[in-house]
Amino acid sequence: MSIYEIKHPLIQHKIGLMRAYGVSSKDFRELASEVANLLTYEATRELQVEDIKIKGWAGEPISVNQIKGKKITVVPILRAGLGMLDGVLSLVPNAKISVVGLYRDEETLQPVAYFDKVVSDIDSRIALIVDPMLATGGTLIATIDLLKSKGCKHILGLFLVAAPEGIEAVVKAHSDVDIYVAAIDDRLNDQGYILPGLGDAGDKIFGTR
Ligand SMILES: O=P(O)(O)OC[C@H]1O[C@H](OP(=O)(O)OP(=O)(O)O)[C@H](O)[C@@H]1O
Ligand SMILES: O=c1cc[nH]c(=O)[nH]1
Ligand SMILES: [Mg+2]
Repeated sequence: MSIYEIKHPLIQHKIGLMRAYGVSSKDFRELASEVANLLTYEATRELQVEDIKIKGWAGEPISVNQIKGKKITVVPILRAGLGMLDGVLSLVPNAKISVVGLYRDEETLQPVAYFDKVVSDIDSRIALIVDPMLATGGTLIATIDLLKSKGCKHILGLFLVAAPEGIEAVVKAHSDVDIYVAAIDDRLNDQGYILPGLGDAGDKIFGTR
């Protein structure tokens, strides 16, 4: 497993804007999508390409690169993961989407599963899990368990903010999954929120509470 904290100036700037007290849902949503887009650019760096021959603009045969190998399924974790979906799909528009619904019980902090609809050929695709927050890691571990139980062998995760405690838990449970994150923050508070963090990402994206 590798953890990539993407310290690009644009990403750091945008995450900084998202942390502000009173940030509007509109701004939070737009920024979540933009950072997701930049994380996707980084996470797809290792995709393989192959040479193919096409007829070029002058009518002569030329070689160009095309992505080869496994195709992608994007896996947004409901709800908050939906806020990253557009940003990912704008770079991989042909990806299929596998939706997983989990919420974190506010008392126990344990993930509660309530929905899943995963593409039928997930065993031959790269799964790109998207969720703004990786806090205790319980939600991500449950999602990876689910995807693996359906035959998925190649899994990456994209997150806006992660806590060290959550990363450690995921590394222990699933050492074969790569994580791309915009910011690894300091710690969790007593309610399981990441500090300094973003607050409740789902509530900010959907305007609830
Ligand atoms: O690492 P964990 O401790 O499991 O916490 C992270 C999860 O908590 C949040 O979802 P939430 O339960 O708030 O659901 P929501 O997206 O519907 O708001 C977040 O979007 C992650 O899915
Ligand atoms: O800080 C956190 C932790 C879990 N879920 C969130 O939305 N934010
Ligand atoms: Mg939430």
